[in-house]
This record gives sequence, structure tokens and C-alpha cells, in this order.
Amino acid sequence: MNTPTREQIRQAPKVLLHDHLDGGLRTETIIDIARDTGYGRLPSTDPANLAAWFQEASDSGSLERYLETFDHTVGVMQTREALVRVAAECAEDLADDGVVYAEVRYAPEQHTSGGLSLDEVVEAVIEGFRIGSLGPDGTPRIRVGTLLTAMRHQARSMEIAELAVRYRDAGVVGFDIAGAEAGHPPTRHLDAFEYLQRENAHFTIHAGEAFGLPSIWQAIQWCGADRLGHGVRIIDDITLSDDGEAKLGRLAAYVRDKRIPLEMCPTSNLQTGAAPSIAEHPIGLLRRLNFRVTVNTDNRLMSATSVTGEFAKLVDAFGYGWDDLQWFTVNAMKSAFIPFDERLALINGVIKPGFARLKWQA
Ligand SMILES: O=c1[nH]cnc2c1ncn2[C@@H]1O[C@H](CO)[C@@H](O)[C@H]1O
Ligand SMILES: [Zn+2]
Repeated sequence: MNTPTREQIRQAPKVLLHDHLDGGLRTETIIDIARDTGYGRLPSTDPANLAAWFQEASDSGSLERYLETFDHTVGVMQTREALVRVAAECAEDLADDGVVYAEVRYAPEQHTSGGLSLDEVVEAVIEGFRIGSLGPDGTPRIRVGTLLTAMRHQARSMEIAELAVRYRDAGVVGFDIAGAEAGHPPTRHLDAFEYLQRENAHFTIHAGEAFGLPSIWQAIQWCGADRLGHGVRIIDDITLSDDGEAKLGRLAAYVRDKRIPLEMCPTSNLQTGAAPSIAEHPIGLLRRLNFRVTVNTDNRLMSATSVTGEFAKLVDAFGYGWDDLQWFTVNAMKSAFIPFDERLALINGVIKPGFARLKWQA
């Protein structure tokens, strides 16, 4: 079996569960929309400089400062036209990266300052994904589902959960909470999570990124999260002896044994200070211990990355081969919020044959 090259990784049929719509804009598009809508606060109007600014400003080592960069992307996503364009380009960029199934999230409540209603925001984004998913022959090249995010420092989670349920048959596949983690425990939004459970709806929670085990414990045992956004701090509940043997605490064992998916985003974690380097990122240990690890981008603009980029970094740092990349991909597809038969069809009909072709390529 060959070692995966970057171009081969790009061709592999990949799955993305954790990607923010407002963290993945093309810089040219930000500049265009800013000009058309009179948004005058951009740090630069040169695409390359603006890309560099986003990456540098996001390299702060603090989640709070990292999140400040979203002022500019959210700032230009306030009209239907802008939302349709950004969503369409997102689907195109992911398809060009070889992603075959993606769940892309954003917070509708952040896109109403131009006068759109929450429903209009959701409909614009769904329309953009529909357009951007189509190939030149009119057939879809990628399937994109939407996750609606509520901001954890705000008090609109119930409203957003209801919105997610209302649009569940029209392209919204789940719910999430995001934003600064410290001081904003997920249990503040318990009513929304309980509502979603009563509605048999799916949700993930950003937890264990900038704050530790209590956040993960609450997300799983109080809120009932199906998946964890990041979840890197679960390693605080694992002790390693000198000979490399791992002992799992009760929470870590629960997360592993219940197969709770971890939406890991290595590059983003370096920028926010959640991990010191790719080589030291907990993903290495968690993969070895067979947690249900998935690999994600978080914010392609802020991290200047793609799913291919994240995989390529992991291949370099950990020597992963095709079997590891396929394992991450199948883990992600198994953990998606679409129906089981559709997940299975993608695993058996697209992912496994696609990896098989690449594995034995000369
Ligand atoms: O890694 C992250 N941790 C927590 N919140 C985040 C992260 N990335 C983005 N957002 C937040 O999610 C909102 C909706 O997409 C973004 O506006 C940003 O504030
Ligand atoms: Zn995120």
C-alpha cells in the first residue's frame, strides 16, 4: 500500500462534520460583499493580505480572541444575496476538496441585523447549498446538511432549536451551541436540549475545547449531546503510565464505550491554544485508544485549511496511512445526522470503493 500524497488525499471521498459557514468564506467574496454593501471595517481589501490577517489574528492562543475575527465574516453575511453566495461557494469549495458529505453550521441569530428573519436566513443558506452542490451536468457532487448553532452567551437557544426542528425536512439535520466556552456551561441551555430530545432531533455541543472535563460531562450527561465539538480535553480523564499504558477515568470510558463521536479540529486547536502542536495533539492518543475520532476543519478561512490539509498534517505528524484515513472517514459518516440507510449507502457505495482505488494506486 502506498503512502497518501496530498493530491491523493484530495481525491479521496471525505466526510466533514464540523465546519462553520462563517469561518470558511473566500477572501475575494468578503471584499466583494463589503464593497457592495458598504461594510467599511475590513482590515484589508487585498485578498492575500486579508487571508494573512485572518490567519494571524486567529493565531492568538485564546478562543475569545480567535472568535473576534468572526465580526468581519458575520458582518458581510447580512443579506439574502450574500448568504446564498457564501453557502454556494462553501459547497463548491468542499466538493473541490473531495468532500462527499458535509454538515456545515452557523448561527442564524447573527445574520438578522440587515432585516432578515430567522426563517429567511435559513432558507437563503439552504438555497446556496443546493446551488453550490450541483456539478456542471446538474447532478450533485456533494451532499451538504445544515446544523443550526445557538450562541452560548446569548439566550436564544430555544428559539433556534425550534427553528432547527421546523426545517428538519428541508436540509437542516441538527443543532449545536458555540461561542466562548469558559463561563458559559451548556446546562444554561438545558430547556433547548430537552426540547430537541422530545422531538427526536440530533445535536452536538462545542465542549472540551477551551474548558475541561466539567463541560464535556455536562454536554453528555446533562444535555444528552449526540456528539462533541472538539472534546480534546477528554484526555484530562486519561492517565498514561511510563510504559505507555492508558488508564481511562469513568467519563473517558463512557465517551469511548458509548462511541460518542469527537469532532476533532487539529489546526484550530493550535490557534486557540487547546493543543501545543499537531504531533502532541490528543488525536494521536485518542485514535490509538479507539475513541470514535473524526477529523474536521472548524474554520477553513481562519486556519487556512481544508479536510485534505488536516489529513495531510496528520499523515506527516503520525505517519498515518490509508487505513487510518479511511477509519476517520467511516467514523465521520457513521456519526452523521442523516438516516442510517443513507449513511450506509455512502460508506459502501462511495467511501470504501474510493479509498480502495487510491490505496493501490502506483
Ligand atoms: O472553535 C470554535 N469554538 C467555539 N465557537 C466557535 C468556534 N468556531 C467558530 N465559533 C463560533 O460559532 C459561530 C457560528 O458559526 C461563529 O460566529 C463563532 O463565533
Ligand atoms: Zn467549531
